[in-house]
Amino acid sequence: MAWREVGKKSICANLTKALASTKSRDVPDPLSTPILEDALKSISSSIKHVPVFSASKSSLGADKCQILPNRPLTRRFHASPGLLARRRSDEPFGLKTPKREKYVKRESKMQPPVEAPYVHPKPKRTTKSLPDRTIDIFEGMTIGELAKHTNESISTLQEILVNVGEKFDSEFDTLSIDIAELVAMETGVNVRRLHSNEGAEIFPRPAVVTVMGHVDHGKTSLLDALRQTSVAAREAGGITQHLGAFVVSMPSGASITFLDTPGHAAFSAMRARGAAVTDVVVLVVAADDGVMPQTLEAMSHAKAAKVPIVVAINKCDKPAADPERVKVQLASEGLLLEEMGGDVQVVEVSAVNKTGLDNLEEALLLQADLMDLKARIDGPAQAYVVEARLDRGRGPLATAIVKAGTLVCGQHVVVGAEWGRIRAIRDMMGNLTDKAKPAMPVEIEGLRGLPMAGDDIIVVESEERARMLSAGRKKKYEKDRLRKIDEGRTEAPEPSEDVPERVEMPIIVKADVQGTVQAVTDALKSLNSPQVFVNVVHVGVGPISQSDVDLAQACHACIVGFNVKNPPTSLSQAASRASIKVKIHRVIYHLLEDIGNLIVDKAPGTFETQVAGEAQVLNIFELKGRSKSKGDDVKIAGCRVIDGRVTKSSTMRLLRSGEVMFEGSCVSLKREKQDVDTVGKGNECGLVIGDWDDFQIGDVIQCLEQVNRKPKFISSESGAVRIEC
Ligand SMILES: Nc1nc2c(ncn2[C@@H]2O[C@H](COP(=O)(O)OP(=O)(O)OP(=O)(O)O)[C@@H](O)[C@H]2O)c(=O)[nH]1
Repeated sequence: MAWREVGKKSICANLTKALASTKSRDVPDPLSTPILEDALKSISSSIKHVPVFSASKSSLGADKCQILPNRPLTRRFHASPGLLARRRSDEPFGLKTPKREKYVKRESKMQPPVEAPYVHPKPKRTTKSLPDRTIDIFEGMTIGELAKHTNESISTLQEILVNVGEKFDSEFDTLSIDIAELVAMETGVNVRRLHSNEGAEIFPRPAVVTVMGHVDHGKTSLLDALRQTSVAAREAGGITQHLGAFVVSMPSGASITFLDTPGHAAFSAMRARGAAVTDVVVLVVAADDGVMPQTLEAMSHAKAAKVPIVVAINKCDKPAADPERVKVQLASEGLLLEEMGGDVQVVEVSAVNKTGLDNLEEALLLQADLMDLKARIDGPAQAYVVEARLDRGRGPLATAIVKAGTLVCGQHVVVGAEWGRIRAIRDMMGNLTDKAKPAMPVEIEGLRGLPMAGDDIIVVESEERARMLSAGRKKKYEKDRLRKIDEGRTEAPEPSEDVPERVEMPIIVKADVQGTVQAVTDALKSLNSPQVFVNVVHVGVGPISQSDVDLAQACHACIVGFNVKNPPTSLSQAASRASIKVKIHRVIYHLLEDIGNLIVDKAPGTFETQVAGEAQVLNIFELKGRSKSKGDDVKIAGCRVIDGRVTKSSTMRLLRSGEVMFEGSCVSLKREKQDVDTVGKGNECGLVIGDWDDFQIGDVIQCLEQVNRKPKFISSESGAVRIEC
């Protein structure tokens, strides 16, 4: 039984605790009976109710044991040597009366068989408990409305409300949106906060533009050209690895906020989040390369987020450039280009020669105009985190884009599951400002913890409210996380003879910024395969620390550092002493390849029978009365190895006219009267196999070997990776 199963299923919290403390003392997993015994013994002095542990003498040490629902004890069970005996409150302790014998008999009938393996029950799902259900909440909704949305009774919500310190009079009482969220999360559902602009004045705002496209099609170069900087040259390995945001001001006075999203497949998740705050997507397609897999992926992201596209055909300076071909390709992928009667604008540019940039800006402004982008400026801000990082001196910093309202210095905010009071706001030039208006990318300081890219920022009325909401969200996220791990395990394919048991590969991920942590984690999870379960046990921003090494040691994890410094020598030595693999990379391809190879090594593989060699029977010899077992004559096949090699320890298969006549072990393999282990191609040998003596000239004897076929790490040109079993 795995200790986690005991922990999860534990009918008694004390038992879980006892097991947890035993676990830290290097407990084997699966648990053996003596370890469960120890845990039960250690709690026996402190509780009245203990789980009933069912094991028989015969099953001791066999690991297959069962914990039954707990029952009260007047006296605690006692352990006879090596065996836990069970007692119940109604059972006279220590009496060997007929009643007791009868009782024991009756009870033993009730018990499930001791050898029955422990089966983790699949979690029951009802519509009500569906964890992925999302409901809409809004300021001023009534308790009755919330009950309807959550499918819970008024009395259940009443209980939750009392727990969070809110008054309850009737189901017509209205709730603030924060309290509605807290209560809804307690019932297990996800929430979408609806904000009403009713009564608020709305004003035009700049467009937020995301640049997407296939790897190397020139996204960074294009943005560089637009802002006259040179990020491309600074990127490790030439790949953009995390989100950035900046504003380009046009000579007309208008401005566009650009999100610089990366192009590699590993960052799809970040890109998806980018699209969520984006008004327009610039789809960059290289004029010489044309439409590629990630061009299509970017189109899907934009479509899913209902964001219009402006196409930038880049690298038009190249001799091999063929913008017309690109247009035809895009049209055949369903993009309705303006010049073909649709509404998608296409601009031909060259990031290197800086040509066509004015047209691109004009196209973007026109698109923004068509969309009539407006936002409420007054009132509390709604914003999204584009990127988050930890600064030594300033603490957690979040790059954010305000969607509506105004973010003001000093406000209390909840950001994803974190909270804080905004201490400072900086614009993209690094200048301090006291407020941020819609479409303005800013960096905020003052959060207590590091949020995640894509998190929403909401303004709340007080520190107390911020703390409460943050705690509620953390609790909900943790529940969801554990449920997902649980589902991952239950959904793992059942081991069978052909498919080996799935092994686990625990990994700790550390990276420079939150967005990258998520991207690397998602990319690593894409390496999950039926043979190896990639379990990201811990993630964090910042350098690899002693506590990462300690955790890795405790759960036999390997540590992956992305864009972080090499750990100090003392830490590397500690990791290597504990046989912990530490992999530091700055380029995602290299990281995935490295971990992919580790996974391949760790995979149990599947055993396959392979023909290692073939020999043809040229002659048949008979040795009189030489068979040890039967005292009969022995038939020897005089053969020539015609392919590969024949090995004595292997299984032999005899084929006649292509039909299998016999399969068995090799009894003797001789070459020029000498016993040998192997005979190679072109050589002659004498073979005796199993009980077979009916050789015929022309028979073919195959030498069969069991080979362990490991999965393969596959990486496609687009950067997508997988493990193929
Ligand atoms: N000739 C030519 N080369 C270009 C142009 N734009 C980009 N390149 C080159 O194409 C290569 C890739 O450019 P990047 O800007 O890094 O491409 P990217 O799409 O941002 O790449 P990822 O971040 O890896 O997705 C670089 O060598 C650029 O110099 C262009 O307009 N003309």
